Amino acid sequence: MSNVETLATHRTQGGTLRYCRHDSASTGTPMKFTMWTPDGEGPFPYLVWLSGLTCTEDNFTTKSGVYAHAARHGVAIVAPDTSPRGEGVADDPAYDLGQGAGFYVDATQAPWAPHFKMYSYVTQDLLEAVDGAFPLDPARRGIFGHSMGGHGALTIALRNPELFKSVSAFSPIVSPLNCPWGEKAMTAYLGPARAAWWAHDATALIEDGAGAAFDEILIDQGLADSFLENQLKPQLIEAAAAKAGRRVTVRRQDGYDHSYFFIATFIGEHMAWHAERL
Ligand SMILES: N[C@@H](CCC(=O)N[C@@H](CS)C(=O)NCC(=O)O)C(=O)O
Repeated sequence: MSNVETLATHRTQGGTLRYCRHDSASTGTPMKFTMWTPDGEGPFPYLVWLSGLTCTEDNFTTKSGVYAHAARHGVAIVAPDTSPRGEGVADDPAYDLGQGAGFYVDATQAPWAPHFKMYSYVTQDLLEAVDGAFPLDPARRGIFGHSMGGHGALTIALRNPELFKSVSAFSPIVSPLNCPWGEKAMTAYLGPARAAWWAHDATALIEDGAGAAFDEILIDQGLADSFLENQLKPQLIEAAAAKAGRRVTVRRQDGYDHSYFFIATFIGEHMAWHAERL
C-alpha cells in the first residue's frame, strides 16, 4: 500500500513529471520528491538523483534538462529533497548545515538525530515508496548526484551494491574526512570521532574494497569550479582507486563551473552511460 501523494503533474518530453509527497518513517517527517516516468506500462529502469547543498527536489528537475535524455533511453528518474524540513526540524543559519544540507547520513548527535536520517531515507523509505507507487524495475536501478549529492550517490552505492547497478557523479565531495564541508557536517551529525565518518567517505570506502561489483564509476568535474581545490579534491578518490585496482574515471572539463549549467552540458552522457549498464 503506497502512501505517495501527487501534488502536481506536468506532461514533459513525452512522459509524465509528478511532484510527490510521502511520510518517511526514517525522518519522521513528510518528504518531497519528483518522479518522471516515460509513457508505457513499464516496468522501467530508473535512476535516483541526489542534489547538493541548498537544493530541494526542484533544482535538478527544472535546471538539468535530463528528461529529454531520459525519454530517449526509456529510463525513469526520481529526485528527492536533500533533507527533512519543517518547523519542528532542527536547522542552522549556514547554507551548509541543517535543512538543505542533510549529507545523506543518519545523524547520531543533538539536535539533528531525531529527523536527519537521510541515509535510511534514501536507501529504504524512498526506494520502497517509488517501487510501490510507480511501474519501476528495482533490479535495474542506478544512482547519481551532484556535489553533496555526488557524495551521497557514491557512498550509498558503494555500501549497497545490491541496490544499484550503476553510479556516477558530478563534482562530488569525494572525501568528507578531508574537506571543510565534510568536517563541519560530519562533526555536527556524527560527532567528533572520525572513525564514525569512514562509512560515509567514498575515498575510504574504495580503500576498504566496498562496492567492488561496479565495473566503473564515472565522475565529471569542471576545472573552473570554485570548490574544486578546497572541497572536492577528486584526486583523492583517483589515488584510492589506483591503489585498490578499481576503475574510477574522473573527466576534467575545461572551463565549466559548479553550477547546473555544467550538469546540463554532460547529463546526456551520464544518461547514456547509465542506460548501457541498466
Ligand atoms: N554559495 C552557494 C553554495 C551552494 C551551492 O553551490 N550549491 C550547489 C550544490 S553544492 C547547487 O546546486 N545550488 C543550487 C542551484 O544551483 O540550483 C550557495 O549558497 O548557493
